[in-house]
Amino acid sequence: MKENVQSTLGKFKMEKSPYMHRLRWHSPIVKLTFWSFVFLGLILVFFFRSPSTSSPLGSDVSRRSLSTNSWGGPAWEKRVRSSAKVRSRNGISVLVTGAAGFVGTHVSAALKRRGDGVLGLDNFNDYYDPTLKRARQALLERSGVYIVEGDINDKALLEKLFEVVAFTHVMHLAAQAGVRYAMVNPGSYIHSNIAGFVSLLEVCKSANPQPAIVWASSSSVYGLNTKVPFSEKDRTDQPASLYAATKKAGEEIAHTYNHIYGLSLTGLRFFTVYGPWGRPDMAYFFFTKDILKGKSIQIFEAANHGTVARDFTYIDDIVKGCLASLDTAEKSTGSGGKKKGPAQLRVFNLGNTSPVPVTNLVNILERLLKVKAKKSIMKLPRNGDVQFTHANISSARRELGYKPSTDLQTGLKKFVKWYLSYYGEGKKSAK
Ligand SMILES: O=C(O)[C@H]1O[C@H](OP(=O)(O)OP(=O)(O)OC[C@H]2O[C@@H](n3ccc(=O)[nH]c3=O)[C@H](O)[C@@H]2O)[C@H](O)[C@@H](O)[C@H]1O
Repeated sequence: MKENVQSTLGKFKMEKSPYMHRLRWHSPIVKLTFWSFVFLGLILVFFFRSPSTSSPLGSDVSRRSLSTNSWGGPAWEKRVRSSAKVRSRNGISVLVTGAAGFVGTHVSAALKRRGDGVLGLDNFNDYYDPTLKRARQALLERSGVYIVEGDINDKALLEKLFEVVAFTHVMHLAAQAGVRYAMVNPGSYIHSNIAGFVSLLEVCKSANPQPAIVWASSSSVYGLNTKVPFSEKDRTDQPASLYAATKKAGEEIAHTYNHIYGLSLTGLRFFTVYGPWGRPDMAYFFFTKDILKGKSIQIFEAANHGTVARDFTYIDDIVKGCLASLDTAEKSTGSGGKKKGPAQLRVFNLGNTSPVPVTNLVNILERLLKVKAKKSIMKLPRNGDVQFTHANISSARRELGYKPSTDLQTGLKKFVKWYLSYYGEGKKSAK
């Protein structure tokens, strides 16, 4: 066989076409054909090497995504259906994006506990330690929640999910979080918080029936606003970080999709959410890690020794706010990409209403950990941080029955207990 191939090639090489003499390089036809092939080749190379997300930031983002993106097939569809199956009377069927994230895990577990159908979606990127995300995934798996591995920018995947399940609701929590990281990787904020959100809304608007959407905005949209406590009616046109700007953009985008397509949209402005299974990039989390390791921590202070404070909000209170938002969300009014009438559009602050100085947060941690922190005081860096946050929650209280009930001391006690059991003696160490 090998011989045959070789001899054929040899034979072909040896043979000369009768036209060979006439078709020389300097002939215009040969030149034209040659350059046409080169041009076509370049187009093909460009086409196949472009990331499918067609984002100018695609390569950076795909480096961070550890997703295998394998989906589809009868067994996969069966798993998706089973996870999204409603098991209680009047239950809802929810697609939770960012389900392996901190808030996403807690919300998914709570929905599943009360018999709702829940399907997770997460790209498992490495913004922070993905093993923590995998541990959350394992936790959800045990309660019957399946997390599909994929990106919200993958429109084909989203369409497939809506083809397999007629979701009544979407809890959209997938996002690039963190205020300070926006100066390190600005592109990831555009990719997830803007392009990803639009990709999701595009699919939701065409879905039949259209789902109602509840999504995570942020307290950071208040930016340089100095009027306290922050009310939903206050100005939000002075973001202090790109993160805040992308969340603010999300609120405007939500308005557009509500206006044009009749999508029911509720944005939740979360105020510094903390608790067990939290995010390692947040101060309360890495302060705990560093205090235990005997490493120095930096505490920010504003000009003239001004106090920096946050309206820290415990995860269980946030979960209640999320579920109440889903339960009070009205149906979207459009179908097949066409608006049929006005639809609900809401924004709520979900905070704790009692700001605590960061120095107090550290004092509480010292007491709970029984270790004295090595502290250095630093001027609040000009990298997106604001001096304080304070939520006015009267609107959420009135419309959602939202009533936060966990103070920082109580919430941190639960966090530290979890932290020590998760990272404690002989177990994994926080990265
Ligand atoms: O409400 C939100 O919408 C946002 O909340 C969270 O942002 P922040 O409120 O900034 O939380 P976080 O970083 O934990 O800093 C806490 C405090 O510690 C101070 N801080 C921070 C770091 C440090 O080294 N020293 C320090 O004093 C710092 O100045 C601050 O006062 C989410 O991360 C964000 O994704 C978004 O959801």
